[in-house]
Amino acid sequence: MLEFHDFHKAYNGHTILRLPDFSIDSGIYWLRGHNGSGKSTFLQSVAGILSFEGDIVLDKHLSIKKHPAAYRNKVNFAEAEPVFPDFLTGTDLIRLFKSAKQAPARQEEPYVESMGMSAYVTAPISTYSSGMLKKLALVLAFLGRPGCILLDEPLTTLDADSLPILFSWITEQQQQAGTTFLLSSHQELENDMLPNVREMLVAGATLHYPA
Ligand SMILES: Nc1ncnc2c1ncn2[C@@H]1O[C@H](COP(=O)(O)OP(=O)(O)OP(=O)(O)O)[C@@H](O)[C@H]1O
Repeated sequence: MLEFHDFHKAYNGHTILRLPDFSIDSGIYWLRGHNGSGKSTFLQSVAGILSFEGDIVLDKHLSIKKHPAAYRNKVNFAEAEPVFPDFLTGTDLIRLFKSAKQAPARQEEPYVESMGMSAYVTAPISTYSSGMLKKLALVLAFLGRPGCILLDEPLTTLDADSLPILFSWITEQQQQAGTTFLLSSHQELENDMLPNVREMLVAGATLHYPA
């Protein structure tokens, strides 16, 4: 569960999002909104990458402002267009993230295998296509024991065969660990691909649950 208290994000004095008192129950949320409505700004704020006024509290006890390290340990984020040092390999980054997130041993293996990454994950990132890079960013977002996973435009550059695999990861993680997912996308979601997903609209500088 995520709670927002007097949340306000502005750029150069221009309000992008204002959430005086808002909460998101555990579940899977599909964030929709026009270009420039504030979806990425919202996700980056929740991830702790952008500064903002107010507070965000995860699972009733972890405040991003009062417990920044513990909060970030529980909130994982995959950016829309991931950028990683290109001299590192996927395996290097997985090792780094596992260490930072205190991930269980071999946690990445089913993800790497199911997404067909085994043949290239040991190669330098400079050799990856955009879809291969996207898959790596998604694997990294599942490492550790996250209470919340934020995926900005997770579907872009993924091939059609990879979508059901990603959706099965999301469904299993939500059911087994109760992890909350916030996904942003321009694409229409076919309901049967991701059961129990709820839509959320970013519009008018705030969030809405559609009626
Ligand atoms: N670093 C920045 N400085 C100033 N304004 C910014 C900055 N980043 C984003 N904005 C503005 O904030 C608003 C929200 O941008 P944001 O990227 O969050 O939208 P979005 O909903 O993710 O858009 P898209 O669907 O096009 O990816 C836009 O008006 C944008 O111009």
